[in-house]
Amino acid sequence: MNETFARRMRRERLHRHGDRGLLVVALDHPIGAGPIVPDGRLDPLLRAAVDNGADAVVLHKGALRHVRTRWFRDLSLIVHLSASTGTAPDPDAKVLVTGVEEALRLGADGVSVHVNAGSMTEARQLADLASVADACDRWGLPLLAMIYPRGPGIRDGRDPELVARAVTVAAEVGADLVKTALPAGAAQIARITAACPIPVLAAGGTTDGGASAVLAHLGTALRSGAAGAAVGRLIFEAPDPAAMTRSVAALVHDQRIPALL
Ligand SMILES: O=C(CO)COP(=O)(O)O
Ligand SMILES: N[C@@H](CC=O)C(=O)O
Repeated sequence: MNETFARRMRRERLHRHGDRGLLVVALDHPIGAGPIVPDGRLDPLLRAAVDNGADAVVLHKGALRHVRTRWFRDLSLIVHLSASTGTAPDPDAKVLVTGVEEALRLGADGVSVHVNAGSMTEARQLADLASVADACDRWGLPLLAMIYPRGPGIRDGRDPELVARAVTVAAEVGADLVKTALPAGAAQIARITAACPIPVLAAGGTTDGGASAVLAHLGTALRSGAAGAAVGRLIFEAPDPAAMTRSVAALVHDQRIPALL
């Protein structure tokens, strides 16, 4: 990849467990979905992440005022720059809620932006992603694009053709990493990851089908070229987030099948 020294150094530093897969614990859900922990305290989740093999965590700016700095001695911080609420007339319409310079002031090791490809406001979200990519170029900061096929005309958000197009957008705009909801089939995932010039992270997604199903999907994705996983609900909805983080880390870092499967 052609990139500046600073950007490469920071991108490599996101990995806290050598060159193996990247495990990102995503905790950017509260703006969209409301509180994700009953007492509003994210510190226990951050402790579970750092003690059990996570490389990085995704948080919104405001959350940083309420968590300890100590977790980030061994955990990279990705500040999420975009949001929408689940109660909006169009929950797919993500908007920027802060910027790259502010994320740097907050100590970010990288930033992320969410784009819903196929939504009513796709054009504006794409422009926002592109302007963030330009700012990341200026500052040498890694950019994780979260890009999903979602919108009124999208019947299946995991349709392999649509997912392949979505991750391509992220690469073309200049993101360093892309995270999406991958299809179920190993061959379909392998085609998507092979054609994408940047590392593709598998999203965890809903746990409605049970934690084992999500873990099995992540295992398939990692064996089919995914460079890591970005996982939220699977971990913070688990009865034991520490044990679940360990299971996902075993898959991501060592491709070990966890006992939970
Ligand atoms: O990266 C993510 C959200 O930004 C993944 O979260 P979920 O695992 O809950 O889908
Ligand atoms: N970026 C995610 C946030 C968590 O679910 C999304 O908007 O889907």
